[in-house]
Amino acid sequence: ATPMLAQTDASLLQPKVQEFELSQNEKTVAVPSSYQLVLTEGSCPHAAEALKQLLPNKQEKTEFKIILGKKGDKAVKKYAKKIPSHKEGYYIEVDDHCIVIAGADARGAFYGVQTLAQMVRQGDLSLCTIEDYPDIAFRGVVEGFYGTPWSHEARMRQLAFYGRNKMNTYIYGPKDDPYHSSPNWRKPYPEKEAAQIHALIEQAARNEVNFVWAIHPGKDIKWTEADRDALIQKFEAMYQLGVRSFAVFFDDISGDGTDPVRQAELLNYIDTHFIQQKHDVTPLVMCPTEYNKSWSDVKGGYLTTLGKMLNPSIQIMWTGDRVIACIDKPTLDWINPLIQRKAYIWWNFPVNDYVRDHLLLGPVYGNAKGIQDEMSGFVSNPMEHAESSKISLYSVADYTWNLDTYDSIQSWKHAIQDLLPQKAAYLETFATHCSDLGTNGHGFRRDESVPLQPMLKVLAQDMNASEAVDSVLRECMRLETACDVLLADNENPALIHEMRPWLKQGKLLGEYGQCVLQMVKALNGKDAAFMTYYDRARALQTLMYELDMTENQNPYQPGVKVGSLILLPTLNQVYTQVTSTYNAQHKTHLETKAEYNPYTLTSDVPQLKTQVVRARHQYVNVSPSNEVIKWPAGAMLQIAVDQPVRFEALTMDLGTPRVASQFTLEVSSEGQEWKSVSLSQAAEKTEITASIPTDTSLKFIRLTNKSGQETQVYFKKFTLKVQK
Ligand SMILES: CCCCCN1[C@H](CO)[C@@H](O)[C@@H](O)[C@@H]1CC(=O)NC
Repeated sequence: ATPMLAQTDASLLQPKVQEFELSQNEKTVAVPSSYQLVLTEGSCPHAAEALKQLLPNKQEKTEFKIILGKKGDKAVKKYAKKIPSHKEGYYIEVDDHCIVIAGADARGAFYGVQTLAQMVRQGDLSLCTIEDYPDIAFRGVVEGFYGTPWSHEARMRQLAFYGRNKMNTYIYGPKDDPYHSSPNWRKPYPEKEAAQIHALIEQAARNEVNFVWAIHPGKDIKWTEADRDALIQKFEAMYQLGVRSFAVFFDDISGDGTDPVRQAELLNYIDTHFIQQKHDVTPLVMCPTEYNKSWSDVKGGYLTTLGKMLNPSIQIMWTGDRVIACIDKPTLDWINPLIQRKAYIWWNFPVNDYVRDHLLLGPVYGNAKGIQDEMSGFVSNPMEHAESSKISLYSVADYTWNLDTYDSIQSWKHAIQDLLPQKAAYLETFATHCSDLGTNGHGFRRDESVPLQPMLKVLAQDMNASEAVDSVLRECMRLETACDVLLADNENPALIHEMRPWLKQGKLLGEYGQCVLQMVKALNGKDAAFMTYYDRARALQTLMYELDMTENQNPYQPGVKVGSLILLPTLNQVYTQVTSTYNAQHKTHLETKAEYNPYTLTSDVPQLKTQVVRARHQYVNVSPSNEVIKWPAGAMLQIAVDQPVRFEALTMDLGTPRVASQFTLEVSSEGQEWKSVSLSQAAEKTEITASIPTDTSLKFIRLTNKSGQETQVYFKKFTLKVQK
């Protein structure tokens, strides 16, 4: 095992080749208060600027020297052989009167300064040498989510964060920016937006980040010279703004835009007549329509057509075996031969635009080691919550720099330490219980409350196990405390602003857990004590439900979920058990149901079977999906309700005109006799409505594809209105 740096937690640095020649007595040197800077003028401007920000006191006549440069500079000639040959690599040498930072190129020198900055943040510098370089060529973030695009300020902070963490790629592609996608991809940005993009490009350069501007023309592109030239003109306009990296996305579209031959011809034209014409532009990146294995039809030839036709330098993005999936060797062994190049991974995590009631703050895990040579890039699609995404992004930076030494828990702790240094312990407690996605159409889940899982399991089996009761009680106190401290924190206001609804929910959950466990401890004690905890537990259930019904009410997955994988379900189970036990002992009829959702969805449409149905006041909603739904012939979607209700109306939107006739809507009061209800859909409209007779109360309603064949529709809205 490589000797670790005495002062510096080497795993924090993720260096590749750790040749720390620690001197026998593990000597260290104090961070120089002033130093003489030796560099070749103008050679590595961003590295020099970063060094100046890190150690401002440059003076001529001082004994300590810092030598900064890149391969070929006279300043680092003496160290040329030690500099890694990999692009963006660097060599660092620290001895007691000199620090050398020598990059394979200017960006490598900049990264060397970032590593020095991490060492400085750790305190005294250990005498050492480091040779280091990135595993993957393009590393970073694709702002590609549905939802509110990041603000200008958030992006400026992101780019500085990428610089510090050696991420060299930021792909600008917010789905809901009308100038990135339809209808205005052909139009130049208005003055204000153009100025902001220019500012971002300058910030990216300072942080050695490629600002990749992506265009998403596929929804309405025509395969004409006019549209081809319109796209080139838009790229030219962006080039004038300073963009030197470009991407074309063809994801999440249907219709003519999906033709691979046309896509390839257009991309090769752009490559030949634009990208190759400029000598300072990185290789073109494209996102295919078939961007994951589960959506691919290999025999249909889409991927192989791109693989065969696309100029070799064009990068092809890939999300893995599914839309949301971790990346492993089988994934890459499948796709790379088809596209005849190394996939450029678009990793759909921590994006949460399909589970917007969940904040994804847990560790980044599940991607394989040893596959660095099978990928040309790896960019993360984050949450619309920019600051909260930094926990995952910090770890994506660790992983993509050095796959084989990556440790997901270690990295997650460092990420939290980096994001909120003063309150890291509290943020860690909160994030521990705020990581799973809940059930979702993609079936992607994350672990949650891991350190507490053993005790939660014991408690679920025996609510009187005193050790489990006490340790879960302590954790609930820690959760409540952490949420209070974070809610009042002003170290990173933007982060707290994003997390506020979830912090409030986490506080309620912590308090609820304490009440439930106090009910267990009070079971054989004074009834008054038990009843007080019972009353408060019930009150907290209501407060949690109301917070879930009132905050973060987006049209997709409204609400605020915390601890939804096992902490809350276990506490609810204990609540039910302890209340039932109390009822049996005291012949009382206290309410034993903890979380009450009277509605149940069942469906034999594969992509709908895990959709969530929830009541919000007078409406019952099935969460929509962004995907194209393949609805088999005869398949149905059914909503059932515990107690009979009078439904007044159904409003649906399957994103498709003239489709109502393919479906029947039926209602039943007990599930045997079914009455059909007529569906109406105006011409050329996608919305479908039905008015439901309220003469009888109902317990079932179902929608069936009766067309006799599979139909492809969207699933944008399914809302039942209940009579007051
Ligand atoms: C319509 C299919 C779902 C969208 C798939 N993913 C993300 C997850 O929701 C979403 O952010 C969207 O931008 C992205 C599309 C995508 O994965 N492209 C390679």
